[in-house]
Amino acid sequence: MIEQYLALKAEAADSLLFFRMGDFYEMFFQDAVAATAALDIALTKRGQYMGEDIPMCGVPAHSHETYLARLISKGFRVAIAEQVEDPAEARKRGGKSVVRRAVVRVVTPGTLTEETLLDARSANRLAALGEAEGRMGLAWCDLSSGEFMTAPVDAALVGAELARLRPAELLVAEGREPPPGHLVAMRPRGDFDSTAGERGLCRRFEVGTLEGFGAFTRAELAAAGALIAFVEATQKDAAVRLRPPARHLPESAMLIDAATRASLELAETQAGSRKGSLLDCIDLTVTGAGARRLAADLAAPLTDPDAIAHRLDLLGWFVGAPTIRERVRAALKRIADIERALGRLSAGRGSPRDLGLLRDALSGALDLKRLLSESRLGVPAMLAECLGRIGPHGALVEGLAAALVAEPGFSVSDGGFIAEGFDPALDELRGLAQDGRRHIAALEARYREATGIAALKIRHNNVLGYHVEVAARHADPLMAADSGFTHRQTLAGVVRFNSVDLADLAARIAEASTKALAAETAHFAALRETVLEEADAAGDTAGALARIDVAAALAELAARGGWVRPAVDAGTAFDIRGGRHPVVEAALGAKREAFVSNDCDLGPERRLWLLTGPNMAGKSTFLRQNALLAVLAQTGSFVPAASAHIGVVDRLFSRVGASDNLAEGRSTFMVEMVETAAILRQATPRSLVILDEVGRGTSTYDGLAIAWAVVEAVHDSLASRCLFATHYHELTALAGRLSAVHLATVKVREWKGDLVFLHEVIAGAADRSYGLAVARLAGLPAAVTHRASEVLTRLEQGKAKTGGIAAGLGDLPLFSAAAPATPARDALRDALAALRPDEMSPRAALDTLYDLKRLADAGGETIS
Ligand SMILES: Nc1ncnc2c1ncn2[C@@H]1O[C@H](COP(=O)(O)OP(=O)(O)OP(=O)(O)O)[C@@H](O)[C@H]1O
Repeated sequence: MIEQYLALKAEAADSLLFFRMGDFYEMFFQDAVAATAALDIALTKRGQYMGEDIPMCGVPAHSHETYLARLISKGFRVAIAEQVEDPAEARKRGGKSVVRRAVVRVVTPGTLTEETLLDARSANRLAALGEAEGRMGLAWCDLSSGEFMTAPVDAALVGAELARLRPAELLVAEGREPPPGHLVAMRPRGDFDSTAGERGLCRRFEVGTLEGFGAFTRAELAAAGALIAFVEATQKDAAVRLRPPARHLPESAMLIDAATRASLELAETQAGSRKGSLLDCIDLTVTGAGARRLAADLAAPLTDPDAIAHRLDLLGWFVGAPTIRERVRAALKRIADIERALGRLSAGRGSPRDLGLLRDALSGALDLKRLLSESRLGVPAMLAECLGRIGPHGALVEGLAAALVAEPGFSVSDGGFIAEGFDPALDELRGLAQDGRRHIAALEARYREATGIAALKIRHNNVLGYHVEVAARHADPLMAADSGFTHRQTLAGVVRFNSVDLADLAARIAEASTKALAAETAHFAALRETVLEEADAAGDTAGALARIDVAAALAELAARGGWVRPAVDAGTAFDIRGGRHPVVEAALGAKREAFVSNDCDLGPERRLWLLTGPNMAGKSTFLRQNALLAVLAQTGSFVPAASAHIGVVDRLFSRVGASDNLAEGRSTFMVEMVETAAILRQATPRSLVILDEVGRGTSTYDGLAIAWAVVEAVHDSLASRCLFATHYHELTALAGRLSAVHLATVKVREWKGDLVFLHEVIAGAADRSYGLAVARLAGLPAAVTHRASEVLTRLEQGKAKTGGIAAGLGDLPLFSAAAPATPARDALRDALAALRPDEMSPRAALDTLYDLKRLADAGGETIS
């Protein structure tokens, strides 16, 4: 057996091997050691291998999913080796034959489909990064829902795309540097071959060409091919369902890189929890599929104003129809997760309960369609389109309704899920089994009478099957050779017997039950087939329901919070009146009225705001709130503001000064500079840039100098809309030099020596920094704050004499990053440019080659 184990383990070298032995999955050797540590279970031994004890541990098969979940969440992959023949078959081959086993599936974080292993409200994506023709491509899928997408991606933006997708597992070709921050599986380079990938896709989707699905780049095909190869390698024979691949075009979504997502806490907080994120704050969806749709929408705000308007129209319709909204949400709440049920069924892990879920969910979808179609309010285009995607599932629903009992169970092998009247033959078998049980009751009565033992019982257990049981004190007469009973077992207080009649009856019952179960199993397989034939249409229905759920939920949110519809167009306006920070406002709870709303106008002549003000005044809140409003508006949501007019933001950047952000590995200042560099390279005049105290992670002079230069670069070269919060008051001098800089500050008032934060953003610069007042507020000992004010007075006296640290910056020439440097000319380049290859003889060409080589060796003689 150990040979068989080692052979299977070799097949699944990068996974823990769950080796099925009877009612347990056993692990051996290093796997056992690793699993006991991860699961906190006992490590034992079993036999020896090459003179050494074999470490072993095991988990019960019936509860193995719990253990699987823990191992997967710790980043393990688990290969499941099942017994693939009956032990009786093995015995037929000879006394010592080992039952055949095979790895039937490799469970990895990116390929889960089990309800118990997944979060209903989050997608579980497997992604692959491909490269071909010097370009990169991504492919990703979610086996639990059948989603399958690809996207071309710029090498510099791979991190941003992956931050959007948040894959549970990322496939990368061996030899390539894996992108940081993801759970990576290194896969053979051959898997990433684009031609093989194309062939694999054509085979899987049974088409001659992929043209009908989209114009994929070679790099996308390479990634998609690796993805399919991995799915097939881990799922073995299970025909998991994937939809044909669709392309995502990165320019159709607002580009938001990983650092910006983290800083804005879009899907999770910086501490890593969903609670407290924007997504958590706005998610009022009532279905798992709706929650996943909203998460995907928020991760990829749109850039096409028309597409955004469509979503807003749908949302607006629900805002204006509160009664329908309530009914729709109540109806959706009762509709189960169609995609995930389909995912389980197609992966071969579905149950009768999944068929029941689909029956109810699809019929619920049809009811909802009727409800909405009957609405007398004209429906917006997107709702009409959604309704068009629902159904028709009438026949399937009827078929399932006729076949299944009201609440089918979790397991095919328990039977009892096919409704009475659906299959007369099955009813007859069940009748026989039922009859048998009636006969047993009659037999029991007869035996009681014949033996005179009133307490005689016929019982059933898994070891003996049906048997007669009497108390020990009544057993003697039944022990007699001619009693008609055969002794089976004596326990402390009871004795058990068999009889010919009982054995006969039991055999009849068993046969009928086995046949009935076989019939039910066959029905399950047939029903599953029928459902899967309609999987794509059911998937469309699920997609439409998710979209309706998202719109109704966002409408509910807008109605509860008094949010308004933003005007989104192709211009570069950014005019928010009375904007609020959705998460900070929500966190105030009952005191939400206390949140101070603020305006923000980044029109062309004031597109860069320099925001000063004391700590704790609300600068960061103001900055982030405006970024979040742009994200929400382009997601197609209403926004917490009195009004909002936003020209589509193509790329959004948000950076927080070093000391607010703890990163590992690199110094915080280094991280800040790397991220600032990325903004300066990537932002465009359509971008929105949020910079919060950039430059504060280093010495005052360096920090001010960097902040100064960054403001100039954003203003002159990038011309992006920008909010820049800073403690360097010296920067406000830039307002006089840069035409589109607008100064703003957050109002505070000192009252009886205490600082009162008013959180109101007004035009102008802070008169001073109030650092000491905040320190006092924070409870710094009086001796320290007193001493600090002495030092401050001295510093300020020195500043008065020298003109402060920014003295002399007034006459610094303007920033010139935009002016292209005159390229240096060099003799080698000139000589090459003068060549006319078509007019040269081979001899002349060779001579010229020598001349050029001489010129190069002489150093190229740069002429500037
Ligand atoms: N507009 C507002 N209305 C009500 N409360 C607010 C508002 N803005 C901010 N606050 C409150 O003030 C606190 C401090 O805000 P914030 O972190 O934005 O200040 P800051 O000026 O960026 O401070 P620092 O410079 O120390 O980072 C927030 O936690 C929030 O509770």
